[in-house]
Amino acid sequence: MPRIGLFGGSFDPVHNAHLALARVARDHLRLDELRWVPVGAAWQKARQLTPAAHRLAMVELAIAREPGFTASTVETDRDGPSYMIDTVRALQEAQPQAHWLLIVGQDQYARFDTWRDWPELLQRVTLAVAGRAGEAPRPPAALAVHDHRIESLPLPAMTVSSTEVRTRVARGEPIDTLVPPQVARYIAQHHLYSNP
Ligand SMILES: Nc1ncnc2c1ncn2[C@@H]1O[C@H](COP(=O)(O)OP(=O)(O)OP(=O)(O)O)[C@@H](O)[C@H]1O
Ligand SMILES: O=C(O)c1ccc[n+]([C@@H]2O[C@H](COP(=O)([O-])O)[C@@H](O)[C@H]2O)c1
Repeated sequence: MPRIGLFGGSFDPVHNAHLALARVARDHLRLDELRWVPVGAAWQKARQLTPAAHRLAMVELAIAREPGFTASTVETDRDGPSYMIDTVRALQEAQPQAHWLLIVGQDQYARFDTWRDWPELLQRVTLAVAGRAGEAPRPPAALAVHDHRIESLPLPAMTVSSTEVRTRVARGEPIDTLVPPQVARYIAQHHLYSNP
């Protein structure tokens, strides 16, 4: 039974903590494939995201040489708000024999009970959560009473965020310690994030 990890995000842009998290997940969970899923429309985010084609292109550049990593357009090809439950239902229908693991950072785990149809999602996937270094992930109260499978990912604390990358670019500051070089080049070539 193939073990497939799903890693959803805005990836606006993809950064080094995303890559570190994905590598830890692939290795720790012994995944056959880790599928990156850039969000189409992030319904819980107020800001307008960069067009999907750019976010996807940056993910593809970042993962090009990484064994087992793939990028999916399942959400960017779909109209309307991106609900992970729709993605998981569709993928499981296409590959019912696989074991699916959903990778999230602690911030998303803490608000998991705001996700669309989250109890069904818990039944369909194993959650893999990157807690803070040395600390078990803390579930929101609603999840604590639901039986669910969870794996804890040993990711050392990393403070980088896409917000920080966008802010630094807008200020004309270097981002080479925050994103892979090929992503930094793409951002410069396409004049992304020059206005915050
Ligand atoms: N520094 C980090 N450490 C651990 N997990 C992270 C980190 N940054 C992002 N993640 C996780 O990666 C996934 C995708 O995150 P996302 O694309 O929203 O990046 P972000 O840096 O949080 O973006 P933004 O700053 O625009 O909100 C989420 O599950 C999030 O929890
Ligand atoms: O399915 C939902 O209702 C839902 C609500 C909030 C976030 N998510 C997913 O969580 C992932 C990370 O989201 P974000 O906003 O931190 O980039 C991304 O794949 C989103 O689609 C999903």
